[in-house]
Amino acid sequence: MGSSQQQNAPSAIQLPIIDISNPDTTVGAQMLEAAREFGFLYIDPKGTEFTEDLVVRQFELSRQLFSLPDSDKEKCRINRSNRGWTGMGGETLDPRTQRRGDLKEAFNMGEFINGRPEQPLPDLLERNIELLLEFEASCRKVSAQILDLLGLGLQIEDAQFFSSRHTQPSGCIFRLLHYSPLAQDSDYDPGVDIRAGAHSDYGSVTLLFQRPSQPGLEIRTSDDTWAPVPVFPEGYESSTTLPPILVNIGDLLSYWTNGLLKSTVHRVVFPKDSQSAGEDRYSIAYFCHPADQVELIPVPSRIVAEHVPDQNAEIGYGGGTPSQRALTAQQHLFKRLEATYGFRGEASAV
Ligand SMILES: O=C(O)CCC(=O)C(=O)O
Ligand SMILES: [Fe+2]
Repeated sequence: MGSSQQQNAPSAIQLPIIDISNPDTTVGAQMLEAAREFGFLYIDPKGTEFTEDLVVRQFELSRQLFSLPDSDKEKCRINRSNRGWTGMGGETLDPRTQRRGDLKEAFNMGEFINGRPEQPLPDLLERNIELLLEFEASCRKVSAQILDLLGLGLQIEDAQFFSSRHTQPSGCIFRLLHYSPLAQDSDYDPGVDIRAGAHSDYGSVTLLFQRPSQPGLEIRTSDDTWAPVPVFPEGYESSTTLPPILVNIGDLLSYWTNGLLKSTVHRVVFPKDSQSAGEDRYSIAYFCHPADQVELIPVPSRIVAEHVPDQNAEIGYGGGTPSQRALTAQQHLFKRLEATYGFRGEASAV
């Protein structure tokens, strides 16, 4: 790793880096601690199926996809099931404060059934379905390992309490993202406009893959300031140039634990210097969701039962955050999608 990657801005947050290759109670306790304190942590890819080669190939495919003319991507425009392509400015993650949409485009794939997502795909993705499947399956596996470690940390008697409730159908989304460069003559103002507005994620856990020289993610800290999250955390040692996987807790795990686990608000900003603001940012997110009909009642854990929720704290942030808790995973997702895209809250065929 080059030294520039280690020189983080002074306000960058230090999040734990967790190795999940030996998933014992100590690692479970570390995972719980990070999820309670920050709602964010890094996973060392060496304990996972994510090799540098796999991640690089997936990012290259993503780059090729977003290089296609919009008219090609348009054919797979996002549908009411939250699958497909959304163009630049098509999504507004923080409708209360943003004056215009996020300067990003994204391609969402729903859960894979019999080796593929159930939705129309551009030919480029059809031709690379094996790669997509490998990446998605690895995301699913890591997410289940994280959920089991959180269960271990919470001392839930059924060690697979969370992961066994992550069956299909669900709102899981494997998402490719592209943030375009800010052209000199753009009428976007990096002081006001944003690459991805402030929000919390809607599901249980999110995995985020980033590229070495494309920072931008910030999290809202407990003292109400924005802290950059470096792509490479300080002290991260690796024999490859593969960044660690950034993991965050979503609203549903926060509901499930009565607010004990934090669904932390985050956003993506333009780099401060104009030169890097003129560069693309690519990221890949895997939003893991429990089965649609899972009820979001607090899990059977002594630690959760003993937690006294802060009466003023609301779970989740961004469009569609309900004033009252949602009953099921699916109800929560519909509310949030309705607010960010203006979808009506109903399931529909792909
Ligand atoms: O692209 C990123 O770095 C973060 C994206 C994100 O937070 C989201 O899509 O929920
Ligand atoms: Fe997010």
